[in-house]
Amino acid sequence: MTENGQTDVPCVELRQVEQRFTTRKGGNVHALGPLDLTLRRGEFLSIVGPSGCGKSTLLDILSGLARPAAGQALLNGQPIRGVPDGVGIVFQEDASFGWLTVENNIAFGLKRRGLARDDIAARVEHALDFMGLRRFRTSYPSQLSGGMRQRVCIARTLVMRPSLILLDEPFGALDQQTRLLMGDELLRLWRETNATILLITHSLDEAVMLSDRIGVMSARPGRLIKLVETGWPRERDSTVVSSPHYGDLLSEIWAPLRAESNHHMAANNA
Ligand SMILES: Nc1ncnc2c1ncn2[C@@H]1O[C@H](COP(=O)(O)OP(=O)(O)OP(=O)(O)O)[C@@H](O)[C@H]1O
Repeated sequence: MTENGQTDVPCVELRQVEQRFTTRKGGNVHALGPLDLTLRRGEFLSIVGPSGCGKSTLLDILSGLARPAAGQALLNGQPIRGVPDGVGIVFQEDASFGWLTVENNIAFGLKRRGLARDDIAARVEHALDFMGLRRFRTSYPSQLSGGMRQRVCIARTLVMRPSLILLDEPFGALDQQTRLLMGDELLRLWRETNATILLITHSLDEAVMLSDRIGVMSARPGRLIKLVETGWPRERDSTVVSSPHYGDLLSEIWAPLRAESNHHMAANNA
């Protein structure tokens, strides 16, 4: 294991992965790839890219919700088929269950998995503490702020003890201040669980602040055009935004992204 907790063991390997869709009118959309990417076990990797470049499509493949049209997607050396065990997903939209209390939201997946009652109770208690939700355990999502609801969704994923966490714009609907604080929470969670994290985000700040590495995607069909190593230590938080290195990293990912976004806009206007 390296100083910052990463290993060289691949967790996810994408080899020449491509995705295509057929539209209702019978057209063909080349949404993704060919894309190669290796996610190391224990690392925090973010993906940024122009709108519509295939980020969510990529996540669907990783989470087993879709099979690639070409290439190979491997998790721990095995092809991804169906939603794999040990993978947790957090989406942008509020996915809390409105008819369940906070504690029952958190326990939902554990009950479905048929865990023993004591085990469920212990995991829920830990998650309530860990995510600062104890006071709200009997509240319903409608009684909580957007940030708190997203905490519930993260807690619900966390209790399943995933070794790979996929996050699709999890803080997209939150204000900037809450995003920064949730970023700190996410870093703490990552450190304490030793999970591997893949974060899809539109926010360059979020990507730079949180990640070990940042992948920049091209306009559709999304390919990986740049991988940037941030060099942050494992013990870090949102205060890295005031590091002199921070601006350099932002520029490093913005330059290729700007070119790709311009390319995307020009193609749309043609
Ligand atoms: N089921 C589908 N049928 C046809 N086209 C699709 C389908 N799903 C996605 N697409 C198209 O594939 C491309 C990639 O979509 P995707 O949602 O993965 O992009 P994205 O990078 O996540 O977008 P955004 O940044 O706007 O969230 C888009 O052009 C989209 O319209």
